[in-house]
Formats: sequence, structure tokens, C-alpha cells
Amino acid sequence: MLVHRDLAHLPHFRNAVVTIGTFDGVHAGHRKIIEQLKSEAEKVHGETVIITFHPHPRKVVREGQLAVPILTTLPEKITLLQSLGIDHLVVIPFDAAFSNQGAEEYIQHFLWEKFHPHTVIIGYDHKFGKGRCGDYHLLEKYGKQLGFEVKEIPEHVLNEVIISSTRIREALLKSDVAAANKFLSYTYFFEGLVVMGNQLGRTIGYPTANLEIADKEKLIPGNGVYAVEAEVVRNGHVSDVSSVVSDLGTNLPLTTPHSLKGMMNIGVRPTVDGTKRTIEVNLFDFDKDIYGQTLRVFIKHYIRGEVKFSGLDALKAQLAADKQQALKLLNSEE
Ligand SMILES: Cc1cc2nc3c(=O)[nH]c(=O)nc-3n(C[C@H](O)[C@H](O)[C@H](O)COP(=O)(O)O)c2cc1C
Ligand SMILES: Nc1ncnc2c1ncn2[C@@H]1O[C@H](COP(=O)(O)OP(=O)(O)O)[C@@H](O)[C@H]1O
Repeated sequence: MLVHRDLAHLPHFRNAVVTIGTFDGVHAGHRKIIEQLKSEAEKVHGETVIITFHPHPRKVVREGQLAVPILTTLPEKITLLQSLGIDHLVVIPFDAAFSNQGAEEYIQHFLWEKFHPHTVIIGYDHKFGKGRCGDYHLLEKYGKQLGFEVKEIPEHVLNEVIISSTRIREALLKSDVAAANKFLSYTYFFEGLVVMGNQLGRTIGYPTANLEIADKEKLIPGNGVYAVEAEVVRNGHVSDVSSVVSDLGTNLPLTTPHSLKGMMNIGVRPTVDGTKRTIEVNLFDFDKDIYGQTLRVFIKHYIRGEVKFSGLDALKAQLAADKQQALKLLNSEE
């Protein structure tokens, strides 16, 4: 998959079959749209093109509104779309100038001139252009004049997309990873930089890699203890998207046989300080210094809620039980 971020230097697409959307989560509902995109492209021997926006249009157009956490950061979205066999991903820098284009200008100077699409696939309720005044009918009218086809994404698929996104967010926020992973059709994951903690973990026999998530918009599941798989993916933070794209060959499929098993706590750790929310992972059968590296964590199962223990001995006993429980859950999948 080629990722294009510069609108001034797009390639010449061959019979482009194009769809437009944010695809946050690239979940089971999105995958149906992608199947439709691929089957239309196959019919006309065309290339599949997904146009997406970054940052999220909501952020630019409705500034000041309560931010909805995102399920996939841009590099993660790229990784997932790549794994689905899309030919081109075009990432539009969604700024005020782009959002101020009128609907007709958007069709002629953006969709037509940049892509010369064979087919555009959009939802019947898709709106575009300044004030969101362009719709399916306007696109069809221009399609006839300029010579491209417009195809509709069925209503039930669109409804599924909206319902799934909301359900996945709600499920993760209440720690229901079983439901979230089912709607996603893959295991929810995030990446964090391993930073210093209180250095207490090692003294009780459970060193924990404390994670700092780079993208503040990324949805972090609700507090609690989870069984996870994790991999050290690179040194330092994601610096730019291209580094992730070049990483792709080694990181697909998303959970590799090299994943380590472990357990993670998300919470305020009432037993030891009880204030700042932290994310920390204890990896099983592992003993390396990974400070300054990035850990990708796949959240497989929820184990329990966070508890305030009477002291470190009680916490330690519970961690031993959590480890057994995590291993039981993780091994049962194999
Ligand atoms: C799997 C797991 C479960 C945990 N559960 C709790 C808990 O229920 N309550 C709590 O106060 N801290 C809990 N902790 C956090 C520990 O208090 C923490 O790992 C320990 O204080 C070490 O901190 P440090 O990494 O900053 O040195 C848990 C940690 C892990 C890895
Ligand atoms: N099995 C392991 N799981 C997690 N981290 C480990 C493990 N073995 C070694 N480490 C290293 O030890 C650090 C965690 O030790 P810990 O005493 O909890 O310190 P801190 O409070 O700084 O996280 C990790 O950041 C990592 O570099």
C-alpha cells in the first residue's frame, strides 16, 4: 500500500475506485466497505483508493466540542489498512482551507482533478464541502457530466459502522475487551514508550514497564487488570509515519509468534500512591532493560478491577494469582 500525504504530488491512478472516510478502528463494519471497494476495483481492473482525513475533521470543524477518543492513531490505521490489501491511502491534511471548499469545488478540483476516479463509493448520507452541503445526489449529477460512477454503501453497512464504533468505545471504557475485540475483529492494541516508574516493582518480584502513550487522543481502556500480549517494536516513540510503514513487513500479522505474554494494570495504584493514572505491564519470562523503547500491547482479556490492598505482601499474593489467571486465559487460545 502506498501512503500519500502530499496532495500536490499524487500519482496517476489507474481506474481508481475510491471511498472516503475516517475509518477509525478499521473494525468489522469498515471491513465490509473495504470488501465492496475491492470487489468493485477487481471488476474494472482498477486500483483501490481510500481517502482519509488527518487530523479528524471533528477536531477542525467543531473546535471546542468534547473530544471523542480515537480507536486508531494514523500509523495504526495505516498498519491495519495495509494488512487488508488496499493499494493507496491518501491522507488529507484536514485544515480550515480544505473544510472551506464548496461542495462543487470539492468534486471538481479535488475528487475529479486529483483522482480521475472510475467509481466513487460513498454512503447515501455522506456529506461534503463547506457546511456539509454536498451529498450523494450532487455527486451523481457530476459523475454523469465528468464520467465517473457513484455507488452507494448499503444503509445496513453504514449503520453497523456507526453502531460498532460507539459500542467499541463504550466497551473499552468499561473494560469489556471481549465485546470490543469481537466488534473490531482483531485485538485492540496501543503503543507506549517505556518510562521510569517508582522502581518498586522489581523489589516485589514483578518489574513493570510503565507506559507513556504518545497520542493523547488514543482511547485507553477502563481501569483494571488485563491479560496481554506485547512486543518491543522499536527504539523511542513513533517519530513519523514513514518509519512505521517501513516497519510493516516485520510487524504483520498484528500478533506475531514473537509476542510475549504478560499482565497489565491500568489505574491509580491505590495501594502505593493512589493519584496519577498509570499503565504498566509485567512481562512473563522476560528480563531485559527496555526503558526508552516502545512496547506494543494487545489487550486480550480482562481479569479484575483495581483493589486497594493492605500492603505490598497482599498485593504480591494477588499478582501471583493474576499471573496464573492470565496464563490460563492466554494459553487457552493456543
Ligand atoms: C498485573 C498488575 C496488577 C496490579 N494490581 C494492582 C491493584 O489491584 N492495586 C494496586 O494498588 N496496584 C496494583 N498494581 C500496581 C502495583 O502497585 C505496581 O506495579 C507496583 O507498585 C510497582 O510500581 P512501579 O512499576 O512504579 O515500581 C498492579 C500491577 C500489575 C502489573
Ligand atoms: N519481566 C519484565 N516486565 C517488565 N519490565 C521488565 C521486566 N524485566 C525487566 N524489566 C525492566 O524493568 C523495568 C521495570 O522495573 P520496575 O522496578 O517496575 O521499575 P519502574 O518503576 O521504573 O517501572 C522495565 O521498564 C524494564 O525496563
